[in-house]
Amino acid sequence: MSGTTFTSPFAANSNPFGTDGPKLQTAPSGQLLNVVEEDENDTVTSPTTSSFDTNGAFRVPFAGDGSSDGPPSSVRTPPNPDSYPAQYNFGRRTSVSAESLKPVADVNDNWSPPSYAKSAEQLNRLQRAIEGNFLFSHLDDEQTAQILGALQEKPIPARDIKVVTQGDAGDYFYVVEKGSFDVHVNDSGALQPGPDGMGKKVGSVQAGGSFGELALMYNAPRAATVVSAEPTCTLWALDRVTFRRILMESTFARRRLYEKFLEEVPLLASLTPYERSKIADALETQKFPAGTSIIKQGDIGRSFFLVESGEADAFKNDQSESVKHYQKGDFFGELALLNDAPRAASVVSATEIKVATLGKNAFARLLGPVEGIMRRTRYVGVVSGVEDVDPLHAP
Ligand SMILES: Nc1ncnc2c1ncn2[C@@H]1O[C@@H]2COP(=O)(O)O[C@H]2[C@H]1O
Repeated sequence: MSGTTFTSPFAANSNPFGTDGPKLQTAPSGQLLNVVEEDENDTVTSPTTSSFDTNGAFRVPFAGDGSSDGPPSSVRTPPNPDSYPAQYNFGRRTSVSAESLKPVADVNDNWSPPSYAKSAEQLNRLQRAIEGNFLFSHLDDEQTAQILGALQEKPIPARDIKVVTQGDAGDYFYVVEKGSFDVHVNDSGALQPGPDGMGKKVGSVQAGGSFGELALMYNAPRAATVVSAEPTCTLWALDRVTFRRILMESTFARRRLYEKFLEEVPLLASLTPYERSKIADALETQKFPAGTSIIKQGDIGRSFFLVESGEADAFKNDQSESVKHYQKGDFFGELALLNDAPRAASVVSATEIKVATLGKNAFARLLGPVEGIMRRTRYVGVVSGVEDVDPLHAP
């Protein structure tokens, strides 16, 4: 082990999927254990196989091109042990020994990712599909090329096709190029027979989004059932080995970096752990010395800010009196994004400050559920929130 103490992004012994997810077993301790995957070549249900479950209505004629994906387990080494959460070894597909994990970089490791030929048109679509996805944004050029090669196009030709089934083993990670998908969770931890067997709808994934990472990251059963919500959808599928070897470390690193902080941000308290994970994927840290203008009144708004540490003040119209003070856990920069208006005030760091920023698109996509809370924030001299509009006299 590397000697660093790993802090799980989720509380020790907690279920990473929140209370709605499957009932995962608890690790005997928070310590990292060597995880030996039992069988990398076992048969998995996926939309790429002919047995793929289509809600019972019909069988989708997918080619079986996913079955030989991935190298044999003999050439695999586990990823960086620091990337494992405390409950990593909960999955039913794993067996555990008490040895420490080997470091990821094994010089004798001759693994290389699969590469599927693509036309220029496919490559173009694929690049557009992943460009807004934060899970891909921290890869270097070689990793990006490997991922582009390893992704396989999966047309989903009807509504209500179950791409991922809650309780199943994880085989692929999916990026949505076209269409949308609904996410359902059954409290029993697995899909059940009958009309309500998928459980309640907990969210949806749109073009540019992705799903199916949790089971691969945690070696756990699928946490949700994901079904197509439109008649013509297009997915790109990444096999679990390539996901784990190339994408997983940076995903874990970012979730680990921000999740504890995000749990303590009052604005985000009503979100589920999964919604906070998606925000963690998208955040970037910026540091400023005391006295820096982080936002200038009148500018176009491009980012939203959460204060990680330090303090700042908002000033209006070049006046020296602060109209609002910010400290750890507070947010600013939302008004211009919510109202598509120029920055309504300047924000200047009062001390050295560390802020986590979210770009405009991610803000719109990820903070929708707390828009009402943001709009209820009152500001001196700003007509901004819903409460400022008199419904009786609204235009
Ligand atoms: N609220 C949610 N809880 C669990 N999984 C979710 C949720 N919303 C979306 N998902 C996605 O649904 C996927 C189901 O398969 P996984 O568990 O591999 O990964 C899961 C997530 O990518």
